[in-house]
Amino acid sequence: MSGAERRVRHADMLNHVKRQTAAQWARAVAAACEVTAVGVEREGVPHCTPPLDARRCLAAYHGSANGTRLFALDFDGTLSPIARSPEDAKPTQEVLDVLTELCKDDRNRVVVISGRDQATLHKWLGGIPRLGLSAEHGCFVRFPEASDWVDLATEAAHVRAGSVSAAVDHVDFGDLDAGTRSRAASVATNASSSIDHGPDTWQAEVLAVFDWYTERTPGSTVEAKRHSVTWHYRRCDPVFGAFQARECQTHLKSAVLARWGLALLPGKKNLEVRPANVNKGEIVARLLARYPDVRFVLCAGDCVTDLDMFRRLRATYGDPAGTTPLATPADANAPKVFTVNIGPRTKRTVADWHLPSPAALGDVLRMLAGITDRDDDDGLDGMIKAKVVAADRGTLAMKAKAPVIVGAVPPRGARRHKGMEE
Ligand SMILES: O=P(O)(O)OC[C@H]1O[C@H](O[C@H]2O[C@H](CO)[C@@H](O)[C@H](O)[C@H]2O)[C@H](O)[C@@H](O)[C@@H]1O
Repeated sequence: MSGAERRVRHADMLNHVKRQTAAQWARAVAAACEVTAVGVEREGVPHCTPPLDARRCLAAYHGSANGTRLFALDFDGTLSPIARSPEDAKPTQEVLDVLTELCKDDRNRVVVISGRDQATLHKWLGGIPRLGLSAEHGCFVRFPEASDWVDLATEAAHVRAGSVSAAVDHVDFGDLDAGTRSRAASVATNASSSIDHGPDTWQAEVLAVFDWYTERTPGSTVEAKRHSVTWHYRRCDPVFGAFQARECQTHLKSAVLARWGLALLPGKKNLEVRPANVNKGEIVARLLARYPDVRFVLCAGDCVTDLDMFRRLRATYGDPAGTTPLATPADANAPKVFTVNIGPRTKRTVADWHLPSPAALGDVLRMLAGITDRDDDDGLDGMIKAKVVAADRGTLAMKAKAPVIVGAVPPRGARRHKGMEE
């Protein structure tokens, strides 16, 4: 190579090295990561929810002692781990102790907002002074200061019947064809008969469908409550149980739900039916209205029905774009709100944070209640991180060991239903 060519090549390389700095390289890598992340998100791979910042939560809790601090806590899968049978999920003494301690502070309002019926909540948690309870996914509530239950499902049914009959009163039936006229009449009759005869009217129909599937799905059971009914398939063959649940959903959707104004909630290996016009979010709304001086909220849940609580909090306190975590509001005087999904960090949720298990939530509650030493909050972050890592390892290990069901041939079309949770 001639000296002239060597000089030209050297100048080119020098030029390249000078322009392609380490900073430039880092920017390119970051941009590439961003593109990949957006692509992954678009392809529907779940995003990650960060673990609850326990220290920030503790600071917000202590910084809000001049107002009310609200705890809205789901029960199954949140305060108590999911068990094989509903009756096995009784709260531990540790859970009872921490709830008792939190309730002792008169600046706190603690409410367990559950899908369970009143009797179970009363039996398991009713002994804790000043603990609020809400049963059957928002159908009933007993406020922390009260001793009586309010039946919100019946209240809501009256409102529905009133508006249906008012709407029907305004219809000029002469303008309607015979089919529409008879459908309008049947909606009006159903709306008022669900009040005259109570939930038994629609429950009989839902129970008939659930019983049909129970007889044909070994291991499944029905849990009848006052205003709602649950069909459980946790103890069934997993593939067949999920398949039957999907069939059952289709059946209920086409034959029963709309006629009575009911909602179907696919829960954790269960299907729940309750009136459509009550939900856990409405309970949160009532609590916020009842305690206008609320300065701190910790709301935790693990299931699709808990999303109504998170959504209600975001609708009340969130920024219009819905991007800022509720714990860091733009207005410094706004309440600090922590919405926490209990479950894996990759689970799609509208909560701002996650904790991997009811045990991790227990750690946080004990810290807030002062049962765990405040000086331990570094330790607490460490404990949470360790639980997050252990949960992630568990999930990976489960994925690696894909279940092999010996001899089981899934029925045609049997696959995991999208909206259904473990
Ligand atoms: O709102 P929650 O407090 O989360 O209650 C939701 C339902 O939880 C119960 O069922 C679930 O938990 C059981 C115990 O861990 C488990 O065996 C079952 O498979 C789960 O679906 C409860 O039985 C229902 O009444 C609640 O509505």
